[in-house]
Amino acid sequence: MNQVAGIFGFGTLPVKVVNPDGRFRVISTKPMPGDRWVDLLVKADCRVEICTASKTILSNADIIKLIGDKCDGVIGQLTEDWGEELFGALDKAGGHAFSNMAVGYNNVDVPAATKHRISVGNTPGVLTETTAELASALTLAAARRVVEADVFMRAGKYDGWLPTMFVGNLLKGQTVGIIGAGRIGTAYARMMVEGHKMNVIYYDLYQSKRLESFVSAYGDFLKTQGEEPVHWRRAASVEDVLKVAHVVSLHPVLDKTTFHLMNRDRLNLMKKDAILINASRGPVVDEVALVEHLRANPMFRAGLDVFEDEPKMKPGLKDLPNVVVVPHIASASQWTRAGMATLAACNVAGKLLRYPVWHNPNDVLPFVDDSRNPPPACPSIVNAKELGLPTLKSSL
Ligand SMILES: NC(=O)C1=CN([C@@H]2O[C@H](COP(=O)(O)OP(=O)(O)OC[C@H]3O[C@@H](n4cnc5c(N)ncnc54)[C@H](O)[C@@H]3O)[C@@H](O)[C@H]2O)C=CC1
Ligand SMILES: O=C(O)C(=O)CO
Repeated sequence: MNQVAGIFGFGTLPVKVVNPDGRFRVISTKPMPGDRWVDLLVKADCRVEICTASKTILSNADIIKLIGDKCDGVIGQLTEDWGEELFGALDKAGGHAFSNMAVGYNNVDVPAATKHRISVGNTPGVLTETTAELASALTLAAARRVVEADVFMRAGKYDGWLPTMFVGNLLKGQTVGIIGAGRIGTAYARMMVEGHKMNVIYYDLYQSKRLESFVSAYGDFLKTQGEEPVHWRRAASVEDVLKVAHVVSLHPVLDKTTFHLMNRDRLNLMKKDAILINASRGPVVDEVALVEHLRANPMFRAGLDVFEDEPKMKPGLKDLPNVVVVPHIASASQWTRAGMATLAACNVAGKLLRYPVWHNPNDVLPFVDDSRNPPPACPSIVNAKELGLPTLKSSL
C-alpha cells in the first residue's frame, strides 16, 4: 500500500490517510479488502482517507463530518442512506463522484445525485458467481437440512442412524424457479441446472436468451449421454413460477415493483414442501408473512442472506428450525470483495480524471486484472446518461 500518513480523528471518527499530498480528496467510509483500490486512487493523484471507526453503520451526521468542507469523491457502503442530505453535503464540498461498493444501489437516491451533478457508480459483474454460489449453498443447506442436523450433532443428540432422520428434498429432476433472471439469477440457474439437472422456470421483465440457450444446449448434451434432458420455460407471471417450482430463488433489483414481491398470498401459492431462497434484498420478501408461513408449514424451508430490517430479523424468525439465515455474505469471497473495491475506486478516480464510461458493465474483468493497468474509464455509472457522460466505445 502507498504512503500512509497516519491516523487522524474527524470529531470522534478515526481516519487513515494515504498519500496526504494528493490533489483530489477521496473518502472511503470503510476499509475495504485488497490494496489495488488504494493504489489506483493514489495513482490518480488522490489523497485517500479511510474511515476506520469501529461502529458498523455510519450515520448521515458521521458521513457529513467525514466529507467536511472539501471533498472530491466518496466510496460508500450499502448500509448508508445516500440521498439529498449526503449528496447536498458532497456537492457543497465540491465533490462530483460517488460509488457504492455494491452492485445493488437501492440505498442511493440517484435522481438526488443527478440533481447535484454527482455520478453514481456501482460494482456489477465481479460478484455474480460468488453471490450465485452462496444462493446455491443456501439451497442445499435448506433442502438437506444441514444446519438443523449440525445443531443436533453439536448438542450430542446423535445416538445412531435412523431411516427417518433429517429427511429432506432431492433436487435432481425438480424445477427451480428464478424471479429476476439477470446476471446473478442466470448464474444461479446455471449452477442448479448443471449441478443438479433441475428444470428452469423464470420470471423477469425481459427475456433471458442467455439462460434459455444454455438450458437448451445442456438438455441436448444430456440426451447425447442417454440422460433425461432439462427444460426451461419463461413464465408470464410470478404466480406461474410459484405454483410449479420446487425451489424459488429471488434475484431482482429492489424497487417499487419488487417490494414485498413475496407476500402472504404468493407464499400460499407455493408447494407445501418448497424452498424459498433470498440473496437479493430483504424487503423483496414480507418477512412477517414468511415467519407465519414457515410456522404453519414445517416442511416449507427458506434460506435467507438478506432481511427486511437489516441487521435485525423479524420476531420469531430466529426460532424457526426450517430457515437457514446468514448475515448478508453472498458476495463475501476475497476475490470478489477486492474486485468490488477496485471497481468502486475506478468509478470515482475515473470521474475525477474525466474518463469516459466503460461500454459494458457486464464485462469488467479488465479493471480487476492485477497484471495490467485498468482501462481509462469508469466501469459502471448508473446515471451516466442523465449526466451526459461519454462512453468509451472499444474494449481496448
Ligand atoms: N446478497 C448479496 O450480497 C447481494 C445481493 N445482490 C442483489 O441482487 C440484485 C441483482 O443483481 P444482478 O443480477 O447483478 O442485477 P441485474 O440487473 O443483472 O438483474 C436484476 C434483474 O431483475 C429484473 N427485474 C427488475 N424488476 C423486476 C420485477 N419487477 N420482476 C422480476 N424481475 C425484475 C431485471 O430485469 C434484471 O434482469 C442486486 O440489485 C442486489 O440488490 C447483488 C449482489 C450481492
Ligand atoms: O453488491 C451488493 O448489492 C450487495 O448486496 C453486496 O455485495
